[in-house]
Amino acid sequence: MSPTVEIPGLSFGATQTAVERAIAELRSGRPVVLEDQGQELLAIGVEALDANIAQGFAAVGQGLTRLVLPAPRLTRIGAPRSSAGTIALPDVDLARIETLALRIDGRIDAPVALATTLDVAVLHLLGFALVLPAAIVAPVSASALPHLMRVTKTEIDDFRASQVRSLRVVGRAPVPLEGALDTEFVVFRGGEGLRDQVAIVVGKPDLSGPVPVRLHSACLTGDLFGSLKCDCGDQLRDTVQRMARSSGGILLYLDQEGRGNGIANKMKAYHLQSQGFDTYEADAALGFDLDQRRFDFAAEMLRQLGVTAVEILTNNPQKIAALKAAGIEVAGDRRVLGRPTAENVRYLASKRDRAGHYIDFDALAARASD
Ligand SMILES: Nc1nc2c(ncn2[C@@H]2O[C@H](COP(=O)(O)OP(=O)(O)OP(=O)(O)O)[C@@H](O)[C@H]2O)c(=O)[nH]1
Ligand SMILES: [Zn+2]
Repeated sequence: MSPTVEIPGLSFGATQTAVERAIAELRSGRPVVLEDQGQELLAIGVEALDANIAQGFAAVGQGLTRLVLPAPRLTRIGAPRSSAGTIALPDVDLARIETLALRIDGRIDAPVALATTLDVAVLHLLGFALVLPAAIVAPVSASALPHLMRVTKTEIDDFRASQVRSLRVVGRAPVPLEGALDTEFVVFRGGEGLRDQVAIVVGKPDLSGPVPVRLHSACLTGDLFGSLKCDCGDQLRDTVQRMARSSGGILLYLDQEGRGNGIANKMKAYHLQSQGFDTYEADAALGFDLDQRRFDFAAEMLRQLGVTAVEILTNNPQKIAALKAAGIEVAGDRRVLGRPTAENVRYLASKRDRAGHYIDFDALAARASD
């Protein structure tokens, strides 16, 4: 191999590129190798496993292949845990993996050990890749499988920490909206998973005082198709129109479909909801915590737009706390009422009861009869 030459302008951070490529590999259903202090771990998302790959893991793992599951999934299948755990899987038995990782009536049938820090890093990578957080891992010897994408635990940790810093504006233009003619879309690249995040600046808000702001997580079903299962579409359009009618404001449209789980996992959760689970029980059965989202990069978007203080429009106390923690002054908070439907009332009640959202059903009922 020729020696590595650092060329100014072309020597990109190895951290960023390795992690981004590892994410792409996992999304494509291929395994990656994680490294930490001389240890190497071959890893793949459970959903990508087929008989061929299982055979490969059995050969390489030599009896040491394991399944890594997050705490909510372990709890669901009968082994209550507060952190991720791992189960020995020497035979890489596909039917057993399906039962433990995917089946809703799965039950634990073997001891659960504490996941290693490298195991946890695998779950973080799967989270970035928006695939189900369940992994098959096997120790590999140094320099085995040289054709696979390799990434270190430090690179993954740095990637998680650097997401806020990498944010920049990549495009902006006026987009007149129904009920809000003077509106500009400002697209940022970066933040969560390096996806595109959009700030919708309605009117000309006065940036010298608290600016009306909403952080709105994407909801394809509700925002675009008017799904009756949630209140997102109403909240979105009502907020923009309220801002347009008053002194303007900024809505951040965040690429965080399914509370950060991705649309595929949200549909898996909806499938479980159709069988009687509530919104949080369904996510937990799949292995997700209450909420995957982070909002620190949203604070950075606001800063780059010149906002230092906000009046936030939300029912979600975590959004308020996250903005404050990220150094934005929250001068006030106002509620955003959607419309109650027979299909979303349980969802709204769960958000109030399980996640402490400020949802006033009397106000909603009054609104419904407007
Ligand atoms: N995982 C999961 N996500 C859902 C479900 N229903 C809606 N979502 C997602 O939940 C998120 C709702 O985001 P927001 O509208 O910002 O709502 P919020 O966190 O309730 O906060 P406020 O609306 O500001 O009070 C969106 O990303 C939706 O896609 C569900 O049943 N499961
Ligand atoms: Zn929704």
